[in-house]
Amino acid sequence: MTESRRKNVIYLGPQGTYTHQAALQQFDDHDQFDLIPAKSIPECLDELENNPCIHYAVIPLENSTNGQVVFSYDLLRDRMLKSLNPDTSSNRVIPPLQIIAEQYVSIEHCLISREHLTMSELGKYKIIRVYSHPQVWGQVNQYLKELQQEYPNTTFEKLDTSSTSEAVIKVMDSKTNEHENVLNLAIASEFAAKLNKVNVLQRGINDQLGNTTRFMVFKKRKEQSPAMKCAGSKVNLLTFTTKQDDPGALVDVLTVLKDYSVNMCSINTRPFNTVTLERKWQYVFFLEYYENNENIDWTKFYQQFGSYCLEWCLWGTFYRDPRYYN
Ligand SMILES: O=C(O)C(=O)Cc1ccccc1
Repeated sequence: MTESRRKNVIYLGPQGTYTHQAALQQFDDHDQFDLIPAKSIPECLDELENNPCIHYAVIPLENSTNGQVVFSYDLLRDRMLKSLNPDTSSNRVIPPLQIIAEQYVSIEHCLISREHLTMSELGKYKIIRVYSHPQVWGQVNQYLKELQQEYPNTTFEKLDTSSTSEAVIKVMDSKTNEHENVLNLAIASEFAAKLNKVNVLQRGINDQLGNTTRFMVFKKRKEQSPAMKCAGSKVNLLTFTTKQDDPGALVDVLTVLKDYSVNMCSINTRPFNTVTLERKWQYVFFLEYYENNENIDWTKFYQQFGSYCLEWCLWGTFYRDPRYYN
């Protein structure tokens, strides 16, 4: 493949993150795709939106144990509100980005140290700083509680990093301070530990084994979709706001799904609050539903659906990843 035909995929880096694994699952043809790490989730979508050299972005959306990755939900929320064009007569928002696929990655967290160390040695440290991505804390709550009970004379501190791989790098760069009795540890995947050649103290430390994270793949809306393995059900992800102070406004929107026999698979909300609106406590709804009923007149469906929304935005229609069912 010539250099110019190669495509660049940006993902939440550095290398070794769970998002990196999701990107590798989606873009497994190394002759066609270059994977580029970003420093944060917002940077992934900003770069895709503004940098002509970036063709796709992969970000985490939700976790089967502790739910929404709020940073990602809020990026979609803000883009729906930001791209609202007051000059258009339509209440449909068409953002410059589009979702084209989903990926599921099993999450198996490990406790990681820079040097070789065993669990029984943890008790000799006065302070143990544990670094990880904020999404991780809700997945290892019980584990960290038990660790604290096992080593009552050690204080465990949780410190946020922009990703799990960033936590590993933090631990690699920081010297264990024997003098002050401080030890730095990371929680990340075995993939991240191996890549950075650091020590895995303990594997499978999630409170719930079988934990999975769902990742979304974006492209620029104006670009063509890549050829993809397609099979099974199609899913839509749509965001909308309802009319305020209108009893039954949400019911009206959802009744359109019932009327058209559209099967909903998830509904979420995030608050929004813009300076131009005098009112706080407003919500954007995130709705997902299947598109397997061939008899539905989707044009009519969206006409009716949109008529009950204040604003709405269809982010994409994509195939359900088979890993969803595992
Ligand atoms: O930090 C990472 O490795 C990510 O990709 C984000 C994340 C964090 C925790 C679980 C799943 C994804």
